[in-house]
Amino acid sequence: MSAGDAALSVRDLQVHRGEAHVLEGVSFEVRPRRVTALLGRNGAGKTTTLMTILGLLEGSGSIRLYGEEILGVPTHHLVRRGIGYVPEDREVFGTLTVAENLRLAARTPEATQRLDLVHELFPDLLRRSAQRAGALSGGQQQMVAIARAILNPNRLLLIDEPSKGLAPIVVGQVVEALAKAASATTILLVDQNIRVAQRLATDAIVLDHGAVVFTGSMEDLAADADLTQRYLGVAPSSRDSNTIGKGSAR
Ligand SMILES: Nc1ncnc2c1ncn2[C@@H]1O[C@H](COP(=O)(O)OP(=O)(O)OP(=O)(O)O)[C@@H](O)[C@H]1O
Repeated sequence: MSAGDAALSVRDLQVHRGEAHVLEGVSFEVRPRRVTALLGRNGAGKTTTLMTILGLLEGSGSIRLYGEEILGVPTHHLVRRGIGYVPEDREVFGTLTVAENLRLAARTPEATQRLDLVHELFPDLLRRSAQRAGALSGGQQQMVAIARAILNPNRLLLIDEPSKGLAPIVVGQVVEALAKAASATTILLVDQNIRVAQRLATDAIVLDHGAVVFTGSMEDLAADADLTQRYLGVAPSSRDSNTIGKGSAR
């Protein structure tokens, strides 16, 4: 795939945070209509990468959205250009109903028309329209957050740790919701849970200490026990350990 065909093309991205040189020349591509997993141990630079794509951190290099340079473009412009974001902490409005949460997220008249699509994908949310979002379970709140993001016709959705802090049974529901979202858009997914990544992603990028150490298919990554052990601290097929290790690879 040439860089021009990519939904997102990141080239030689360098980011400093305080004294630290956090991203040291990160390059990767996200293919359209795919789920790409961005993996790596704690502190590898995943959130920094997402924040820089979103225009929340400064960096040098290049970030192209469907061929257009977006590095340095203010966040509110990026949102208008079709980048959606589901943050780690979900950020639903707890005192508002599910329906109100969705209505507030709609940026354009087109988004209002997409409510039907959202309700088709998430019938549970239609049933819970009148309930206060704050009274929903963590998994249901995550569904509201995902539904809000796909309500707008985003060209790229960045999703940060959607399974974090959720019980295994709820993670299953969130994976289902994300699979539905994936049918409607292109996704770059950060998750500490490699099983979640394996169930959703076709492509994978692994970061270690601010540098890319693997890009390729999720299948190839999962089959490489040495790589997953070295950079993720986990064997993907192991039954008792499915969360990326908290230690450092070095
Ligand atoms: N505000 C900050 N100021 C300085 N350094 C920071 C700041 N935030 C993060 N860092 C450093 O940047 C590096 C990358 O952090 P980042 O949060 O991007 O990693 P991550 O892969 O998302 O890990 P996690 O899974 O823990 O969120 C870490 O070494 C971290 O200590």
